[in-house]
Parts: sequence; C-alpha cells; structure tokens
Amino acid sequence: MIKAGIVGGTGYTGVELLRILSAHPGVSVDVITSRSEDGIPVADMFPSLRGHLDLAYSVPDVEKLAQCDVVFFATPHGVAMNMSPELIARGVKVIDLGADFRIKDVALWETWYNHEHTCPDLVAKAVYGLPEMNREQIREAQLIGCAGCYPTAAQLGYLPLLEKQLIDHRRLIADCKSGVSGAGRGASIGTLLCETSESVKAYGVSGHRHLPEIRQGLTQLAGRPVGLTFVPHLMPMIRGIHTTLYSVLRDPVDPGLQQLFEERYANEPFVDVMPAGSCPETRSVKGSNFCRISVHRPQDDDTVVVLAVIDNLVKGAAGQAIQVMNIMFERPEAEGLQQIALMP
Ligand SMILES: NC(=O)C1=CN([C@@H]2O[C@H](COP(=O)(O)OP(=O)(O)OC[C@H]3O[C@@H](n4cnc5c(N)ncnc54)[C@H](OP(=O)(O)O)[C@@H]3O)[C@@H](O)[C@H]2O)C=CC1
Ligand SMILES: CC(=O)N[C@@H](CCC(=O)OP(=O)(O)O)C(=O)O
Repeated sequence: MIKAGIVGGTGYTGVELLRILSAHPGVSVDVITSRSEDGIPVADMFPSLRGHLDLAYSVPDVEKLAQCDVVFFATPHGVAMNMSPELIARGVKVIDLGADFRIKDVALWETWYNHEHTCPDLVAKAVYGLPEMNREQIREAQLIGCAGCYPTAAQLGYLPLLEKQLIDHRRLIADCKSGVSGAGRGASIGTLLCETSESVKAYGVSGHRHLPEIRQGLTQLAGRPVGLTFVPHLMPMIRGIHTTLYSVLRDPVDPGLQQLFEERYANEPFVDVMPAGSCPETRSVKGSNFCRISVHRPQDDDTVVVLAVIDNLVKGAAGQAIQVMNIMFERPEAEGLQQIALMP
C-alpha cells in the first residue's frame, strides 16, 4: 500500500483527495493536516466520509509526514515550498496541487505570485503535472507541480493543434469559465451565494496568474513563444470549468481536425473527444477525472473553436494529482479514478 499524507485536509481539494483516495485500492491515507482542527475526526467535519475514513486531523509536522511515501499539498501557494525541501531530502515523493513548482522561470513566478520563492533549486527539479504532456518525466519525478485548473483545460484543448503546428501560435484566445469552488473554501464576500448566483462576470482580464502558466505550456507545445489572451469568468455553479478556445488555421485546407483529435487522444484514459458537432457540458464531467473535448470549424473558414470541460476539483486538481501519483508509483494510471460523472 502507498502511505499518503495530505497537507491541507479541510479545503475543497483536500477533501476531494480524501473522497477519491478512500476508495483507492492501493493507498492508505495516514496523515491529514489542519492547523485549526487538530484532533478532530475528519468524518465529523465531512460526514460524506463517515464509514470510509477513520482518521483525525493533526497539525502539519514534517517528521510525521516524512513517514509517508507520498505527500500531497492541497494548500495555498507558499506552503509547499517551505515544507518540501526536507521531505524531498528524506526520499518522500511530493505532489503540490498549488502553484509553487509549476512555473520554471522563478522571477516570473515571484512577479505573478507576489512572493519570494524559498527553494528555486527544487523548481528546476520539479516536473509539471499534466500526464497528457509529460507522462514520461512524471514517471521519473520525485516532485510534481500539478497543472492548475484553467491551465489543464486550455492546454488539453490546444495541444493537438499546436503539436502539429496547424494554427497561428501568435493569436490564441482562451475564454474560460469556472465554478465558485475554484476559489477555495475560505470565506470571502466574492464567493457568497448572493454575490455569485444568477450572475456571470469576467475577472482578471488585465492579467491572471494562470496566464504565465498556460503560456509556458503552450510555448512548449508550439516550440516557440505564443501570443495568448486569457479571460476567466466566474459562473453561478459549484464545480466545473468550461473553456472556449479560439485559433486561426495557418492553412485553411481542411486538416481533418476531428480525426486529429481522436488519434491524439486515442490512448489517453481521461480525455474524451466528443463526436463531431457536439458541445460538452460541465455536468458531463462533474465528479469525474475526465476532460471532454470537441473541435469545430463554425464557418468552414480558417477559425477553429475547441471546447473543453473538466471538473476543476478532479481533473483540475485532486484527480489529476492521483493520476500523477499512479504514474509515479507504477500503478495502473486510472486506478481509483473510475468515477462516472453525476447527471443531472
Ligand atoms: N479549488 C480548485 O478548484 C483548485 C485549487 N487548486 C490549488 O490547490 C490548493 C488548495 O486549494 P483549495 O483546496 O481550493 O483551497 P482551500 O482554501 O479550500 O483550502 C486550503 C487548505 O490549506 C490549508 N492551509 C492554509 N494555509 C496553510 C498553511 N500555512 N500551512 C498548512 N496548511 C495550510 C487549510 O487548512 P487549515 O487552515 O485547516 O490548516 C486548508 O485545508 C491551492 O494552491 C489552489 O490554488 C488547484 C486547482 C484547482
Ligand atoms: C474561481 C476562481 O477563483 N478560481 C481560481 C483559480 C483556481 C485555483 O485554485 O488556482 P490554481 O489552479 O492555480 O491552483 C482563481 O481564479 O484564482
């Protein structure tokens, strides 16, 4: 059994890790941290886990976490970078769901996150956690910076087009929408029911911290710097990310886009290319680790529209982290991740 620890067990992605790992046949969760709920049984706080998990919260303690084979950080940025060096030195595998190890250019990270990075040497060693792009490096890695939620959907949508150099890499537009759980469980006025329901709004238009992360991934795929406009929106729903990705074909002769997407993702366990003409809905992935994608040429001209949906808490966070763990520990990649989406 893989012995797992979770730092940040009271937040949305931490609880989602617990939901999935409690049913994973190859993992036992041995440590779960909370600074405020020390000693409280997890299932008292989250009754959805009653009967599935007999474990109490404890305060984060590197000594205790170092007894685990793998430690997940489901914490705000700045936490994993402080605790990881010792865990790494002691041979523990670390999977950060936050952003501390995602961006290779540390100065760029410090600008966007307004925070000094305390272990730039580990950033260089870390592998970006998006299996569809980096599976072989993940297999060998000890430290993973899991892809962010918007970046997962945007990169999976653009990947087949950029890899084949089919689109103008200078003019990419990602119009993205997220459910409110993307903002985490911490109390804030902006996430109150009365502020978010029956209303939609864009935010971070002049610059969102996922912009450099998406740009880094798309640049790797294209093999040269890309031009990207990324606009996130907050939607009146709890889970889900919907991205509409626009691009312009370099050569308007039909490159067989449907076939291209189907072939590229044929062996990917968690990417579903929908039939031609269909539009994936966020509820078709709610609670599951799937990304569902469709590709369109609306006017049969040179414009390509890709639609991609994920559950931000699963393929956008906890599910992706567990998929990565399965790869790192040479388990079947889809083990524990077979949940079917909740409909309606
Ligand atoms: N929500 C989402 O859709 C996604 C989130 N992420 C990333 O995952 C991470 C967690 O997100 P989310 O679960 O939404 O966040 P939440 O705000 O819901 O939870 C944060 C958790 O971190 C713990 N925590 C906070 N500060 C510290 C600290 N200094 N030391 C130790 N533990 C701490 C809290 O526990 P306590 O206070 O009890 O100790 C809490 O359990 C973030 O980096 C986020 O950016 C990534 C993709 C998607
Ligand atoms: C709706 C909402 O507020 N979403 C968050 C992004 C989700 C997240 O937690 O960011 P990471 O994927 O980088 O960890 C935001 O825009 O800041």
